[in-house]
This record gives sequence, C-alpha cells and structure tokens, in this order.
Amino acid sequence: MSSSMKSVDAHLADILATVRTLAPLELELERALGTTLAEEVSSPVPLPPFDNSAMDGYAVRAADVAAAPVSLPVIDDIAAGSGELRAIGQGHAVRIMTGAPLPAGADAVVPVEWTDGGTVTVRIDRPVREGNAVRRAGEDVQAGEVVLKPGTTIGAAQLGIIAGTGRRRVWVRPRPRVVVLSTGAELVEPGTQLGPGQIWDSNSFTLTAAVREAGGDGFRAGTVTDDPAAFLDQLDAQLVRADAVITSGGVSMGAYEPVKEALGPLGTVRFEKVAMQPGMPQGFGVVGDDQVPIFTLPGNPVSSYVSFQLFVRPALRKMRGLPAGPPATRPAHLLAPLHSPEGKRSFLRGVLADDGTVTPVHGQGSHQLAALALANCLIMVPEQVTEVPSGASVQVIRI
Ligand SMILES: Nc1nc2c(c(=O)[nH]1)N[C@H]1C(S)=C(S)[C@@H](COP(=O)(O)OP(=O)(O)OC[C@H]3O[C@@H](n4cnc5c(N)ncnc54)[C@H](O)[C@@H]3O)O[C@H]1N2
Ligand code: MOO
Repeated sequence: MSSSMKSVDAHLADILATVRTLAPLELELERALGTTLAEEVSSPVPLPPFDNSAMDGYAVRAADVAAAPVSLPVIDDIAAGSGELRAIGQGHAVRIMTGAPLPAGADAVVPVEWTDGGTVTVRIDRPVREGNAVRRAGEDVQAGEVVLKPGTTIGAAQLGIIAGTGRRRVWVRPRPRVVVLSTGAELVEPGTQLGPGQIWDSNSFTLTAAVREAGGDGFRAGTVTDDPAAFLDQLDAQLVRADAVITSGGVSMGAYEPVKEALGPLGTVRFEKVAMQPGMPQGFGVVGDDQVPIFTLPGNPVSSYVSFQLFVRPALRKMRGLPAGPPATRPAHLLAPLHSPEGKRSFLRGVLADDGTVTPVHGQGSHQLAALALANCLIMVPEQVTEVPSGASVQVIRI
C-alpha cells in the first residue's frame, strides 16, 4: 500500500473515536420510532391485568359441562370493557366476549361454536377442560417485570409494548439529524432543464435517503456552487439543526474545491487519501461551537455512497447508542473474475443471489450510478489482491 494513504480501518477508527453518542431525551411515543431506548421499561401492572376470555362464548365451571350436552341458564352478558361482574354459581353460564374479564366462579370458556348460542339458556355440546380459552393475568408480563432493556432499537412491536405498559413518553437516544449538502457549479435540481455542462444533483437525494435507511433523519440542504464563502454561509445556517453534516464534492485536486478551501483553514477537518476504490479522497472532522461531526465525501456518486456505507453508517450507529464497527461481511462465491488496484481495498458492486453466489454488475466506474442501483452488495477485495478469479470465495457487504 502506498505509504501516503491512510487505511480504511484507520479512517473508520478515527471517526468512531471522535463521534459521540447522542444524549437521551424524553419523546412522545409518536416520535420514538427508530430511536434507541435509553431506559429500562417495565410494566406497573400485570399484563393482561385480569383473567379474561380468549374467545367469544360462555364462561362456565368446567365441572358443570363435563356431562355435555347440557343446558345452563345464562345469568349475565359480559362485553370487553365491562367493569362490574356477577360471580357465577354452580350450574350457571355467562355469555362472554373475547377480552372481557372472566367472572369469579368461572374457570373455563366454551366457544360459541360449541353451543346453540342461546341468551336465556344455552345448550353446550362439548365438555371443556378447566382453563379452556382463559388468558390469565400476568401471562404476558408480571407486575414490575422489565419488558425492554436500554439499547433496544424501537420498532413497531417495541413501540407497541411501551404503549401496552401505559407509557405516553419514553427516554430514548434520538435519531441523529443529519444535514446533507451537495457542492458543484454543474449541479441543478432534478425537475428543471439541463443547460450545457450541467447535471442533475443526485448525491443529496442518495445521501439523505441513506441517512434515513441508517436510522437518522436526513435533511437535504440543497446544493451550493463552487464558492467557499457561500458554502460556509450555508453550512453555518444549517449547523443549528444538525447532529452531523455530510457534504459531497469539492474535496479532490481540482482548481475549485470549495469544501476543502472553506474547511481546510479551520484546522478541525482533515482531508486525506484513504486506500480504497472508490472513495479515495475523504475528509472528516468537527465544525462549529458544538463540534458537529462533518463528513466531506467525494463527489462521484458511487464514491459518496460507498463512503457513506463504510464511514457514516457506523458513525450514525455510535451516535444512536448502538454497537458500531466496520460493516458486516459475509462470504460469497464469485461468478466472474475481478480486477482491483494494487494497494487499495476495492468495494465493487455486485448482485448477491439467494444461493450465495455473487455477480459483479457491468459498469464499475465511480460515476456509474445506474450500475450501483442494480447492485445489492459491495464485493470487498483486499489491498494486496489485484486479480480475483471466477469461482473464488469473496467477502461481501449487503447494501
Ligand atoms: N487529479 C486528480 N483528480 C481527481 C482525483 C485525484 O486524486 N487527482 N481524485 C478523483 C476521485 S477518486 C474522485 S472520487 C473525485 C472526487 O472529486 P470531488 O469530491 O472533488 O468531487 P467533484 O469534483 O465535485 O465531482 C466529482 C464528480 O462527481 C460529480 N458530482 C459531484 N456532485 C454530484 C452530485 N451532487 N450529484 C451527481 N453528481 C455529482 C461531478 O459532476 C463530477 O463528475 O475526483 C477525482 N479527480
Ligand atoms: O476514489 Mo474516487 O472515489 O473514484 O472514485
């Protein structure tokens, strides 16, 4: 590897050593999806809170229907939500609905399908065992029992059980707010006409979406031209709402590199060459009074996306309070030969099939975004390897 280049692992290690886990805050449940639980959640009451029926039918004493078919008087009707219940005596039945509390004295429920459905008296066709179709108090959760531990990612089911324990608000580490800025004088908004030398800005859409996929809230702050002062103004305006900033473009060796020119003099952002392909020109550091982490990714669309997966995604995990490290890899069986530059770790775009084979897509240039859009994994080729034969075992990262 060229000695002037930094390794992928060293760059990620620097980033993870710098970014901080976000402080917990208390959020309404409606806003807690995708956040990380920062407290232990336990239930103040048993769940279910009371013995209740699992079926629509009749609450009885099992012993009273042992000789079924039998007819029993129906002494009450209990809907879900009923509060005042009459205890049932020997030889009685009570019509009961799913979720309704089991009356005292009853020890089983006969499903309505096994009866004539009567409301004054009911004929019960089959005997039931004690406990039939009865859900016991505390069967799901005991009073005081912990249902979720800190560090849990809150998905739909987790949100459900938090609400199910009666909570309206919860302490979480929030989704990181990430501002995405594209730079480049050639960029115009999709949906407008292209002039000579212009292209539509795609990176800000890719990166904002990638932030969301990684559990953050991405804000597209639009594009800035190649003017470093305009870039700094825009950055300054965005910092108030940012836990991190991502820029794309303006970091290589050209005559107009606004990101490098604007941030370089601050001394808090380092611009380096990382031994990888794509994504060699990288910048990372902190900006503003709050030392907001900033990732200055290369402008080539595939390069910025691959850089996101390798460096920003793990950083967002750390900010979210989750275990963070290099992206997970899995082995795959390569179906075509590959070339890779000496001294750089390559991340080639491939299609991983269910049978564990991987086929590189056509178009491995860092500008070939359409080829990236067909891929579902990155095929990793180590720094010292330049040729990989078809049939070899390779490591891939799912994307
Ligand atoms: N003399 C050298 N030239 C380049 C080097 C180098 O080491 N020496 N590195 C190359 C590599 S590798 C990359 S990657 C790029 C990185 O360049 P920048 O980060 O400065 O990005 P730009 O020059 O602004 O743009 C590069 C390329 O990507 C297109 N682009 C930029 N932003 C967007 C966007 N938001 N949406 C879509 N496409 C975008 C841009 O038009 C350029 O084609 O530098 C190489 N050059
Ligand atoms: O290393 Mo640049 O990121 O081609 O393509």
